[in-house]
Amino acid sequence: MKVYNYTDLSQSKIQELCSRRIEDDKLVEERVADITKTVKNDGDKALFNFAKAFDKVELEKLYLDADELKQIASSIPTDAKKAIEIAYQNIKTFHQSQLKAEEKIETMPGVVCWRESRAIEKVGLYIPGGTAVLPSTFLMLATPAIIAGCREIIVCSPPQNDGKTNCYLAYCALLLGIERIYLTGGAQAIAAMAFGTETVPQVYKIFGPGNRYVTCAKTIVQNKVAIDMPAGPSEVLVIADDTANPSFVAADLLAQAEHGTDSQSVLVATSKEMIEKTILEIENQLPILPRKEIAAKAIENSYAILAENTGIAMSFSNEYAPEHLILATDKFENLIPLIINAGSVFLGNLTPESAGDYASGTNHTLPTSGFAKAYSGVSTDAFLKKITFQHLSSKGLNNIGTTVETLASAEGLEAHKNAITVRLKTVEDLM
Ligand SMILES: NC(=O)c1ccc[n+]([C@@H]2O[C@H](COP(=O)([O-])OP(=O)(O)OC[C@H]3O[C@@H](n4cnc5c(N)ncnc54)[C@H](O)[C@@H]3O)[C@@H](O)[C@H]2O)c1
Ligand SMILES: N[C@H](CO)Cc1c[nH]c[nH+]1
Ligand SMILES: [Zn+2]
Repeated sequence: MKVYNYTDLSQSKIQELCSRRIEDDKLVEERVADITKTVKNDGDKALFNFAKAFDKVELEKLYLDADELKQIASSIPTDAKKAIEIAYQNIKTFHQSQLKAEEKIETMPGVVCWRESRAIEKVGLYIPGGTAVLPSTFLMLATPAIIAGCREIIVCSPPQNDGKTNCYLAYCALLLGIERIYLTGGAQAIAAMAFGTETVPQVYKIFGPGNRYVTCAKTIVQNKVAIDMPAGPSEVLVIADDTANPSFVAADLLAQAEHGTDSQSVLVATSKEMIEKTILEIENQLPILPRKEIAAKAIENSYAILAENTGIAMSFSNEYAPEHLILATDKFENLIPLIINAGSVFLGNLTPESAGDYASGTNHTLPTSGFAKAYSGVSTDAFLKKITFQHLSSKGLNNIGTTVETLASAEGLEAHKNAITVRLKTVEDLM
């Protein structure tokens, strides 16, 4: 892990440290463009071929139905079943609390405006399953989709070696009442949901995280479907002061590093000692991790910054706009108002990011690559559209009429003006 002193960093070096570009990004873009085009043209045939090429499995069919899911789910260990149920309840409670009816507002006497929510009818959920199958993502995406009332929920996840999925994902399907999982992953799954194939239905909005192929595909198909956000390789930025525990900080950095070699784990600390102790702790904890090679590579690509104080640390963090921000300090309260860009924030020394990844209730599908500057993470709202309504009474028409007529004339749009004028005449005749 490279270490920088913030005071030595030029503006261009800060930009470079905040950039998530990787050398072969162009190559990934070209490959993904090719995959999406092939799926658009060849449909199911392409999905079978890509499963063979990338997932090393010859599929007989492209989905698991309710009976097959039930059978696979039956082997789930009791403790895992219980943990999934508790996580599901917390996620449900938090996402249900986001449903709020809005007030009707009278902007002028007789002019009433309001918004109503309607669920997006057809949504596609992508559940990662390349280096690790993520049932937690299934809960994070399907729970708000169900709460919002989405009518058709399509779920895609890469097939595993046996041409199926694992018992955890299958159990989530049972719990959530999802009756089918499509066995397709990567860019091809995103293209399938965007264009539709003989087997995979086309949807209106695609949700879910994934590796660079998945994320790139989501950005490519955006002219055809809506997407939640670019939610690519995981990242965390930890701000640590002298109240932080280096062992906890190291554990949090490694947690995101084990997702993939292209994950980023950034430490911004207010003392040299904290950085040194954390690096030592990383060296201690790394060897016992089953995914140590992956985590080691991600840590190697990450860095630590020595900042004069937490205020400066926070300004770097706002520029970096991390997916996850951990404030490893007892004095987090004063820092909260300074946070401008972050996907999800973890406060204090006893709040590990893993809690949010799995079970506290917040959503773990979050913007990466600096997109936290403009996007929010997945929420119940993301599965809803807000439709505006308005009603004008005769009093309302009289009150607003001249304003609209004048503005329409100013824009040279006389037909717009006339839509008011013809009505005003009727209202005046009645009065
Ligand atoms: N931002 C978030 O909210 C969030 C949440 C959870 C996970 N994640 C990230 O999701 C990612 C999951 O990645 P994963 O790889 O384990 O699973 P994945 O399901 O995203 O990708 C697996 C698929 O990638 C495709 N693929 C792999 N190598 C390829 C290649 N060389 N060419 C073309 N396609 C290829 C294959 O089709 C494979 O099925 C991780 O990077 C993790 O950090 C992000
Ligand atoms: N940290 C991931 C989001 O970047 C979510 C996750 C799922 N499982 C474990 N972690
Ligand atoms: Zn994680």
